[in-house]
Amino acid sequence: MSAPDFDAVRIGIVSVSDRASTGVYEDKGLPALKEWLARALRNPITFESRLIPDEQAGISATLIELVDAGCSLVLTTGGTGPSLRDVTPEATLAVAHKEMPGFGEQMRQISLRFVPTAILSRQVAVIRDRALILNLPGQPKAIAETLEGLKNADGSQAVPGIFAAVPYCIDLVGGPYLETDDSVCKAFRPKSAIRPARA
Ligand SMILES: Nc1ncnc2c1ncn2[C@@H]1O[C@H](COP(=O)(O)OP(=O)(O)OP(=O)(O)O)[C@@H](O)[C@H]1O
Ligand SMILES: Nc1nc2c(c(=O)[nH]1)N[C@H]1C(S)=C(S)[C@@H](COP(=O)(O)O)O[C@H]1N2
Repeated sequence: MSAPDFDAVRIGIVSVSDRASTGVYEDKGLPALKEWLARALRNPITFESRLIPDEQAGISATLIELVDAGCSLVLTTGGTGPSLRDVTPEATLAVAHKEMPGFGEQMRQISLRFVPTAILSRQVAVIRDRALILNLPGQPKAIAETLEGLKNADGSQAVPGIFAAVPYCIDLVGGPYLETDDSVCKAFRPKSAIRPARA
C-alpha cells in the first residue's frame, strides 16, 4: 500500500525549554518527537515545529495557533514539573475545551516503570476544537517511553503506551484516520470504528 492511501495529518510539535530555546543546549525534544511519530504512524505527516521558552501566555498562544492551522494532534515536551518556571500544564488547560485526564494518569503510571520521579510530571491532555493536545515530560527519552510504553524482551507489550488510544480519540473529534505501525505501537479501536481493509 502506498502512502497516498492513508489520510494526511498535520501534527504540531512544541518543545518548551528556556535553555534549549536560548541555545544553552541543543534541543533534542523536537527531533525525538519527529523520529518517534514518523516511525509509529503510516500516514503522511506534515510537522509544525515550535521551540519556545517556559512562558505561559506564549505556550497557550502557540497551541491555539497550531490548532487553528489544522493540526489534529499537538504534542508538547517539557515544563510539566514542579519548578517555578514549569507552566506547560497551566498553559494547556487554559486553551482546553475538554480535559482528558486518562492520558496524564496513564503516562505517570508508565513512567513509574522507568523513573521514581514520574509523579513529578503534572502532564495533562485536552481537546481543543478538533485537536488532541498532549503534554510529555522534557527528558527526550520520556517521549518514546510514554507514547510507546514498555516491551518485554520478546517484543510483546508489558505496559501499553498511551499512543494506542490516540487514533480513536482523533476519530471521535472528526480528525483524519490515523494508522500505526503495529510493531511500534498498535492502535486500538472498537470493531465498529475500524475501517474496512482497502483493496
Ligand atoms: N528540549 C530539550 N532538549 C534536550 N534536553 C532536554 C530538553 N528539555 C529537557 N532536557 C533535559 O532534561 C533535563 C530535565 O528537563 P527540565 O524540563 O527539567 O529542564 P529544566 O531544567 O526545567 O530547564 P529548561 O526548561 O531550560 O530545559 C534537562 O536538564 C536536560 O538535560
Ligand atoms: N517517562 C519519563 N517520565 C518522566 C521522566 C523521565 O525521565 N521519563 N522524568 C521525570 C522528572 S525527573 C520530572 S521533574 C518530570 C517533569 O519533567 P519536565 O519538567 O521536564 O516536563 O517528569 C518526570 N517524568
